Amino acid sequence: MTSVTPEQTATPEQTSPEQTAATRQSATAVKSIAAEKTGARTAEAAGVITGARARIDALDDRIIGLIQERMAVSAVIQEARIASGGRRVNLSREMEVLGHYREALGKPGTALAMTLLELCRGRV
Ligand SMILES: O=C(O)C(=O)C[C@]1(C(=O)O)C=C[C@@H](O)C=C1
Repeated sequence: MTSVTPEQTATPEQTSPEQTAATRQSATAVKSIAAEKTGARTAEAAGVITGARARIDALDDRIIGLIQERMAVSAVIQEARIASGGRRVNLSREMEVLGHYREALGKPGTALAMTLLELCRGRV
């Protein structure tokens, strides 16, 4: 268990002016580091940004996991096709995939799908 020293439990009246100044200085330092890291101009905005960035990091981990799963499934298809005497690439299917992403995400969706296909089957 963490022990609490008498200094840590001091009321504002018991806190020395030096301690108060040091506390203010360190609070200012924490805020300026947060502002530097997030680009925010207020502590409140820095808090929102830090929390939302943690969610983005978690989402990115899931997206990367899904991409890796997609690559594995794609490899199963390509291996089956090649083993049967066919080609690695099936352009008509790739057009369907590109169209799917474009419908959902617009023009950048096409670029994203092209990157995914490149990851899944390498460059044509
Ligand atoms: O669906 C297929 O036939 C696949 O081989 C999968 C996939 C894909 O990753 O979506 C990969 C290569 C093909 O050129 C087309 C699509």
